[in-house]
Amino acid sequence: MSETTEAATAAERNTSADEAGKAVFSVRNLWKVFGPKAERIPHDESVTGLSQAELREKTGCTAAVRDVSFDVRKGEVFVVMGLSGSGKSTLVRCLTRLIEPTAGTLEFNGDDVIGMDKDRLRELRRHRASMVFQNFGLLPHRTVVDNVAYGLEIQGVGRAERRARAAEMVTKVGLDGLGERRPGQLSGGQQQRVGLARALAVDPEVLLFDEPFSALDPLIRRDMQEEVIRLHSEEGRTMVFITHDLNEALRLGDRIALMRDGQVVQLGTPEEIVANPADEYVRDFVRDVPREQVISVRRAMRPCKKGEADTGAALEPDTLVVDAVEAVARSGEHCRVVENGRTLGVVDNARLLNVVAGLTGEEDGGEQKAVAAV
Ligand SMILES: Nc1ncnc2c1ncn2[C@@H]1O[C@H](COP(=O)(O)OP(=O)(O)OP(=O)(O)O)[C@@H](O)[C@H]1O
Repeated sequence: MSETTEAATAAERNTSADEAGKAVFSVRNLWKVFGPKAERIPHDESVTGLSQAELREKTGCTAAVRDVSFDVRKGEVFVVMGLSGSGKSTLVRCLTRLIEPTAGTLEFNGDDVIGMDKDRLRELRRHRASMVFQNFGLLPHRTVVDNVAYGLEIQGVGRAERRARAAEMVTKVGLDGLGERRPGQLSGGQQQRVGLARALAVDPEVLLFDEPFSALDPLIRRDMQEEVIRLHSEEGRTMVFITHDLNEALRLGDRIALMRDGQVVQLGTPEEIVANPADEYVRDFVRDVPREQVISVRRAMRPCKKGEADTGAALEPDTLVVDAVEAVARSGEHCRVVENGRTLGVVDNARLLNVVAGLTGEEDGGEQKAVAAV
């Protein structure tokens, strides 16, 4: 099978038309409370509304995850973002019960995870939803190929097959020619790629990343982010990615769950979060984001005035404002936002500048009101 066909098949397997958008993980009213008599906290209304500090003072408990509900959809990169201590790691570890949830329901492809026995849980973690940790835990005395093959070895895959699959993954993450080296003979970024190849080799339906790149210097980090984006677009594999870095979240995420004190304060696409922060906290968080690099013309456009629907260059609705600025500047007039041959609206200089400035014009381009990030 050619490489392209293979990639297409993998993408189809992971996100065929009717599968895309289906929930892989379904999380409802999930709690993880640490401390004495933790299990009573989620059901005790006299304490569920308390702040973390008050809860700790009154009960000695920390609610690391508080009443969280969301779906991770098939084929998406779902980013869990928040400051240190907001509950990201606890939440993601709860998904495969590496940490035992205190209350709530949890399903993986419709299977009740809370009800799984040890064997089914092991199967879930090894084959269906594997975790890639920050410290990839490479085995120093094994070669790169044997490190990559390790997960397959645990699964009982025979030597010849696992080495062949491992070699394929080594190529896939761009480490051709380095397969016989030991981890100590690789740079930090290359070691991360080995960890990534090992996770991919077992071909899990979902990859869970716990801040895998936070120890890397910025250039290598960027490189690895691009690697994840490339692998994701080639394979369409579902990914859950923890980060405390907003830029990383915006770059990687199809959707972002923004956490604070154990709660998800906003869940949405990067564009939704930047354009429409749910509260002051989120607004503060996204204050410095260059809006033109996140917001699309679909959001920036205004209705056509007379005669405009037939003139001006056509842009796709997902075109970012930063790219539309160039198109408008070049033509010196408005551009149309066109979807399937239909003009949805137009963007012009004023409209695009509003986005950059964090302003939104009213329908007719008249009155303006401040939103977000100003
Ligand atoms: N085993 C534990 N016992 C008690 N409290 C814990 C335990 N594990 C985590 N916590 C608390 O739960 C809260 C959430 O921690 P968690 O590690 O999930 O946050 P995080 O957002 O992943 O942080 P970081 O970015 O620093 O890794 C914190 O207040 C933390 O102190």
